[in-house]
Amino acid sequence: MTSTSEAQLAAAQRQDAGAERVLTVALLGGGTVGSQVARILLDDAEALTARAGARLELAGIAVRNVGAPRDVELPRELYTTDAEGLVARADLVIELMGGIEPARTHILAALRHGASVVTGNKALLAQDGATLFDEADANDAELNFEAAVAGAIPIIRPIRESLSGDRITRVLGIVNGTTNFILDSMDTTGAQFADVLAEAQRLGYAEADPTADVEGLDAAAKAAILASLAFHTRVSLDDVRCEGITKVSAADIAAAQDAGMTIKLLAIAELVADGAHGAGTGKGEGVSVRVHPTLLPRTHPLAAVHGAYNAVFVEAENAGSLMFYGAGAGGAPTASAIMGDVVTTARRIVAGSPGRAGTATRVLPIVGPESITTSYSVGLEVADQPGVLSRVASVFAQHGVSIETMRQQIHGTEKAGGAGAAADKDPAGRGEGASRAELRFVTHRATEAALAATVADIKNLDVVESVTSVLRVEGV
Ligand SMILES: NC(=O)C1=CN([C@@H]2O[C@H](COP(=O)(O)OP(=O)(O)OC[C@H]3O[C@@H](n4cnc5c(N)ncnc54)[C@H](O)[C@@H]3O)[C@@H](O)[C@H]2O)C=CC1
Ligand SMILES: N[C@@H](CC=O)C(=O)O
Ligand code: NA
Repeated sequence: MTSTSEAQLAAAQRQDAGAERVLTVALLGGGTVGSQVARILLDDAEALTARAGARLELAGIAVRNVGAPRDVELPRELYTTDAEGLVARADLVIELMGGIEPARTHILAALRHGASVVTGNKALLAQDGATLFDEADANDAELNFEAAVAGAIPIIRPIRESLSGDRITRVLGIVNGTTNFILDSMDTTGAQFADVLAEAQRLGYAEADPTADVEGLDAAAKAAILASLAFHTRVSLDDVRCEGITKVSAADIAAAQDAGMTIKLLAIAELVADGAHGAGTGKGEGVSVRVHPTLLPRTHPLAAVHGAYNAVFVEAENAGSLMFYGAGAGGAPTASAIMGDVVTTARRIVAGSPGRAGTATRVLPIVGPESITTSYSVGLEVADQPGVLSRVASVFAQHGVSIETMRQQIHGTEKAGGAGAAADKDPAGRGEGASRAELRFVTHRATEAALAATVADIKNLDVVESVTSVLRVEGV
């Protein structure tokens, strides 16, 4: 039997041994996030050593151009273009280059020689996560990626660990800071899309190619990662139905405001019934993952998420609804998530007990839009003449799409009504000389196919000049 003093001595010796241990850290990328990670590693070295149980020695920062001007002042001798050499001598690699290659090759090389990896690279994880997780597990190495989804917000670890004993049924959120910043500025200041995008780039929120942000691909990559973890399956970027914000116009935002709503880019991942068995039976379940601009009532909690902030709702069978909120992008906030992973990973290296990287335990089918119903908002420019409303309304009826509300605007005069008003009334209140009216319908839940068929037939009506927008609606 070991005496207390012997146990204390052994513990003190273990602590001493840990304190002396040095982990060589390779940082790949010294841009918006990488430079902040390097700053923290150097400035907080003592505190990090105490928390990690080992000294984290930054061996170098791999960049494209060693001489490029930088916002954060760091010792010049740390910079190198030899990423491969840096990886070869590292115990822990922090990948913040972004993109698929050469990031993928460097991560695999690190894992193959038993080094652990921390990354914020959602594009790579959503495209080829399975290969990386398998390699990590095969080599008893760690692969952590908290920064990859919703920046500083702890969301990966809560889903992977805290909720691993529950059954998550839905994840819904704002997971792209750039597009939220753009939509929010358009909503609050009436700013133009291009000006706001330039500001988001200047503030370090946007991806190197901001197309990934505005076309919804960055949010789609994050949605794929969240769905994979939440439902213990494998979802890749190709499985996500994705629509960005480039078609959202100032008129859409103004119309949303008039209706007491706002437009947000939402990522939605849910377990749904696939075929004969319902979700909840464990059989016949599928996964639907989608990203699209969405109309939300201004009273909805996600409507209050401003600027580059993100928020994620998780619905779980036993926990109920949980909401995670915080900074979704930017150098320092994202570096916080990276450093959390670095300390956790270092502790596990010191303890010699790496966790499992892959969490997929089953293969769930991806469910197509035919199984999903949503409410829609449909905007039309029509000729302002008797009978137009009833002709449009009858097309909705033909396709079984029920109208919840209708609003019309004629020369600045607005009238609102319920489904009955839409179906039964002519566009009363026409101003003298008015020749066109704008109609906005909100439907009850309908399938995408029914809605698409409705819109196609509406477009063919001779009284319809154009369909100005089709947006999904949540929270009504
Ligand atoms: N900026 C943000 O708010 C967030 C970024 N991320 C992710 O973090 C990663 C890094 O993002 P940022 O720091 O914003 O990017 P960045 O474009 O500011 O920096 C990239 C860095 O990697 C280096 N690099 C790129 N390709 C290289 C190559 N082939 N060889 C050597 N060096 C190379 C560049 O020289 C630069 O130092 C990306 O995966 C991004 O998606 C994740 C969450 C938030
Ligand atoms: N470009 C991304 C950065 C964080 O992931 C965003 O805008 O959210
Ligand atoms: Na995060």
